[in-house]
Formats: sequence, C-alpha cells, structure tokens
Amino acid sequence: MIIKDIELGVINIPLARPFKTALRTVEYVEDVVIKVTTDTEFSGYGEAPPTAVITGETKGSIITAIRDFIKPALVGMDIDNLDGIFHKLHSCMVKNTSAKAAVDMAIYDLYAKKYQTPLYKVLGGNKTELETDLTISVNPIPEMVADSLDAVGKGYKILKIKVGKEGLKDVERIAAIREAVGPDINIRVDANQGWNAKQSVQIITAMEDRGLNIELVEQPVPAHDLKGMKFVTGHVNTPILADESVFSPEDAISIIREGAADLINIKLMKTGGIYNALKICSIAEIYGVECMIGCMLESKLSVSAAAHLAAAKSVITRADLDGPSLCKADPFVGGPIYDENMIRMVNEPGIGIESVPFLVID
Ligand SMILES: C[C@H](N)C(=O)N[C@@H](CCC(=O)O)C(=O)O
Ligand SMILES: [Mg+2]
Repeated sequence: MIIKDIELGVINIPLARPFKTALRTVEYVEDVVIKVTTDTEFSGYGEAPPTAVITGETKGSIITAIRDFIKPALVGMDIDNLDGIFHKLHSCMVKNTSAKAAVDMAIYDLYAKKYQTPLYKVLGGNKTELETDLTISVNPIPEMVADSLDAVGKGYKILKIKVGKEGLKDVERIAAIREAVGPDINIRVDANQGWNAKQSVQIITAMEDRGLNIELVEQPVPAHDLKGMKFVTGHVNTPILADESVFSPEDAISIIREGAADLINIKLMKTGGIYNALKICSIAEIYGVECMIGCMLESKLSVSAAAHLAAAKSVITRADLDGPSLCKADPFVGGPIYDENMIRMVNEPGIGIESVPFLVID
C-alpha cells in the first residue's frame, strides 16, 4: 500500500459554549483535516487544531508544514514501512507537532485498516471503554457552579475546572463547586500556566487546608519553568500533572528525572502523534509514572485517535477527551461512541471514522 497524496481541508464546528482558559477564549473548532490516499481503495484521516498559544501553530502553518514539507517527504512510501515513515515525518522539519500528529494518525489509521483491525487492537490494547472528564471553563463563580451541576446532571463524575486568572480567588471557585457537587465528584484543576511557583503553593495549600479534595492540579506554572514546577511538586500533597511542559519523550524524561511533576498529560498535538506518544508511555512505565491522555479543542476525528491510544495503554489511567462533547455538532460517521462521560470503542478497522466532510484547499 503506497502513499499517493495528502489532501488538505478545514472543518468548522461551533462549540456548545465558549471555551475559556487562562490562555485563551475560543468559540469554534476550526481545524485542519487531512486525507492520506494510497494506491488502494483505503484512505487514512487526520486532524490538527491550530493552538498557537500552546504549540505555536496556526491554521496557515499547519497547512504549509503538511503541504510543503511532510507530503513531499512521505509520498511514495509503503505503509508497512512504519518505522521509515515516522523517521521521515519527524526529521523533515522540527516542531510543528500538530501538523505531524494529523499525518501520524492518518498513517496509523491506514495501517490498521490494511489489517482490517481497530487501531487500539493493533496497538496491543483491550480496554473497550474509557471514562472522560468534562472541562468547566473559567467564568464568574455562579456560572461555573451552574456548569458543574449541569455536567453532573448529564452523568459526568469527573470535572476538570479551569482556573489561573485570578490568583487566590481560585480557592473560592473550587470551594463553591465542591460544595455544589458534593464529595463524590472527582475534581481536577487546570491552571494553564496561570500562577507562579510561590502563588501555586499558597493556592494549592489553601485548597488542601479547606479539605476540597482535589485529584490533581494541571500545569500550575509557565511551561518553561521546570524549577518552579519542581518547587510546587515538592511543597504540596496534591499531585501535580505536567501538561504544556511536556511535548517530547525527552521532555518526559527531564520532568520525571527532575521530580518536577507527579503525572504527565500526553496529547497527540504536543507529541507529534501516536509514534512519540508511545515512547512517552514506555518512559512513564519504566519510571512508574501514570499518564493522562488529553486533547486540545479537537473534534471526534483526532480525539478518537487519542482514545485508541488510551484504550491500548494501561499506563494511561486518566482521560480528558471531552473535545467532541464540547462541540455543538458531530459531522463524522463512525468511530468510537461518545456517550457523555463514557467513550466506547467499536470494532471498525482503523480509527473507525468512515467519512470526513471538509473543504478542500488547493
Ligand atoms: C479540551 C481539553 N479538556 C483541555 O482543556 N485541553 C487543554 C487546553 C486546550 C486548548 O486551549 O485548546 C488543556 O490545557 O488541557
Ligand atoms: Mg491542561
């Protein structure tokens, strides 16, 4: 099965509610989607969100990276030569991890389709369902309480609460949500780099002293501040999860060796796809560190690639795969079933997405 072409397009899906973090506010999923065609009837699909504030990529940069660098490197290669394909993918240019992720997942999609097997089984997995959290955007406290209660009413048992914009006031945010949802709901907190190290210790300690029972705090300090993250991890009891600080397998080794975080959030858009994400899984297994699988503002296509990875790896013990649930519509046919907090894997070959409606870019 020989790679013939990589077709590019864009999907535009409105979000059910504006998505607000310490880094940005977004109202649409407006992602690049690709179709890798071959000399057979099989095609593979991939998706890349332009998350400029995290990966540095824009819609334009993703399109250019794929069209001008990745496609010329991969056209003509045999899908069975996975190792060769991924070496070329990662050596044809540096960074541009979301562009690479879209192509990586389309290649895995094709490989699994060739062998008529669901991707998670090709990756060696046997989990048939995953439980995801739902993200609550950072807003005035009464709105966040209402959104949290709404999520719990829909069956979510894990909430990921966005904070990081108002310092110590975040303790009041979490206290109000904890009081409203009760003790049985799992609360994760994501500051998206919004605090400094000392502030983080003060805020997290205050949450601990008030008995708010937080499962973990995600990326409290700026991505580059490993020293600060290590300070926080060493001075609080709540587990610290590294997100924006870990893109590559090398980053994972540094964070773990430094003791800078307790947990790692793997996102295909940071690793450049499944190939490097598998390396992070192996590193985490060796060091006995658990991982979360996360997503950016992505639709069902790329989130499903991440779901396949999570279904394959026991070291991935937590899922933040709520992208499809945040979207107002699902334009795709096939793939895993997103039933609020539960993601159920299905037996279709590859990622499972049968068709991708997109606008073709010349
Ligand atoms: C969507 C997901 N739950 C999430 O919060 N992802 C990111 C932020 C993604 C973005 O800004 O697109 C995270 O920080 O974990
Ligand atoms: Mg995060």
